[in-house]
Amino acid sequence: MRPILECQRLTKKYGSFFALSELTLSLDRGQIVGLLGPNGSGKTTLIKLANGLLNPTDGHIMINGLAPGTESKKIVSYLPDRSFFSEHMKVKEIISYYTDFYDNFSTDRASKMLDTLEIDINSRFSALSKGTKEKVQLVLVMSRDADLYILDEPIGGVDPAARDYILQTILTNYNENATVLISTHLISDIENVLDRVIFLQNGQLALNETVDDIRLKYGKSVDALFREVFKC
Ligand SMILES: Nc1ncnc2c1ncn2[C@@H]1O[C@H](COP(=O)(O)OP(=O)(O)OP(=O)(O)O)[C@@H](O)[C@H]1O
Repeated sequence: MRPILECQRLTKKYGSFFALSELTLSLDRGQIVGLLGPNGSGKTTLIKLANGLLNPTDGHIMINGLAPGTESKKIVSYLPDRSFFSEHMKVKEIISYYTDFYDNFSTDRASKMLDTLEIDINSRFSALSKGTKEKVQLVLVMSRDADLYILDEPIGGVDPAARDYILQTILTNYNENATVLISTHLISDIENVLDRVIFLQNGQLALNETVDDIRLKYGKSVDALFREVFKC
């Protein structure tokens, strides 16, 4: 089976600055991958390239063998790093919008998760707290039956008690052939659900290993290894 995401010498420049530099990477199906790196290392740039929001300066990025575009958007469910709903909409209106827009959206799954999180679907999005807005967005993104979920900082504003539920939600709501790519700084919260981690540093690949191999090879948690590699 071809990789769900592939980058070949992927380069993105902003002016003369290299945000990504000749990144070569391939993600197989059926795993949860942590995209980790210090501030400014290129994580969001990579995610935006994967979603066709930016174009490469050089090199290639492919989703299921195709350049990001209309076809890839059908199989990629993307949680951006900032809120993307119109603030005046009610949660239930956003759900119907998703139901109409995406063939692979499960209204039932979204409603059940929102119910468990005790989020009132009659609330206006603007009236929700930052953390609750994040929960709503994540629920909607995870309620699509996608091949690739790309989550940019999904739990930053969510309280620690809800994080575990959110992580369980991620784990239990994707099918085993799908891949989840999660960018986060909350490594210790998330590392137990990760199969693999990618470290980016100055727009380049610093590490690409399974979590099991990291623990075996370095005798450390991912969080401890990250702190060692990126010590200021
Ligand atoms: N539109 C832009 N114009 C110029 N430089 C940019 C632009 N967007 C990002 N950059 C720069 O590219 C580099 C990579 O940014 P990016 O947002 O991809 O990093 P990141 O790893 O997601 O960071 P963080 O962890 O802080 O979210 C940074 O140095 C950033 O300042």
